[in-house]
Amino acid sequence: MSRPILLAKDVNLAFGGVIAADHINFELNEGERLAVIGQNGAGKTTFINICTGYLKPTSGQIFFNGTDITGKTPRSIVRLGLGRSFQLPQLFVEHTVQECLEIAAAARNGNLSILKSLSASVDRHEIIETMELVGLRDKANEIAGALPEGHKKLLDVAMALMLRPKLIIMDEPTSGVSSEDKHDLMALVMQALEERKVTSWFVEHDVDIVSKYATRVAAWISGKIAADGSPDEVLKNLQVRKEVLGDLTC
Ligand SMILES: Nc1ncnc2c1ncn2[C@@H]1O[C@H](COP(=O)(O)OP(=O)(O)OP(=O)(O)O)[C@@H](O)[C@H]1O
Repeated sequence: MSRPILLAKDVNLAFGGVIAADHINFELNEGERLAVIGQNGAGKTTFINICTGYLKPTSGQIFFNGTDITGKTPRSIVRLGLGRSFQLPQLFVEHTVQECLEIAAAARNGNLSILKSLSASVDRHEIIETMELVGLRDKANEIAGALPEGHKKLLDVAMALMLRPKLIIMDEPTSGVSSEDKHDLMALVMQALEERKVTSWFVEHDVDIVSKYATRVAAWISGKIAADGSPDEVLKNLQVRKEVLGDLTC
């Protein structure tokens, strides 16, 4: 039986006169793969920032796994098991793929110290297994900053996985990746998340990706959730077709 892993209760946030989160009530259940769609500026990233502690809502509450996380720091929210990957991957660009994962593992274990050798303080099996999971095993010794965009995205997700999250929120995991490579990237990411039993939520503009990989879709319009349901239902919704997907025939 699924239960809410994330719950938002009447969440609001304005930047001056811009209402970026407008009375958002939202529930995400364990095991769901949610795609969030919406035009630029609709408030998708703002809501992610609120849920992950990067922004504090003006009012309202966020619960993760039953714990009120409203206003908690990003670091403490990650420690509770809510991971995140970014539109622009946040990597240790001068380090190798393997070292990036070692740093993430050491940070999780509280072992990040200049006095300790990184590779000595982390579980080597876990690092190798995670690189294999996202298809980066043969890139272990490559410098993160020099990887192609798709591999950077995979590494960002792999680093989030090292923190052993229960939920991972991915802000545009396929942005900057060619349309030919997007499907391979999402297939790898989704398979990895499934294997680790991680609930997921991703922001995506490509309708084919949304239809193929999401079990549920939420459409954001002007800081509000305008439609929420199965991919088929939401992608056929007239307001979504007109205002989110730019379908001029509606
Ligand atoms: N730090 C900020 N200061 C002022 N205004 C902001 C800030 N962050 C976001 N906004 C505004 O809030 C609104 C929602 O922005 P947000 O980035 O959440 O949209 P989005 O749906 O994620 O867009 P995109 O698809 O372009 O990333 C926009 O009008 C944006 O300009």
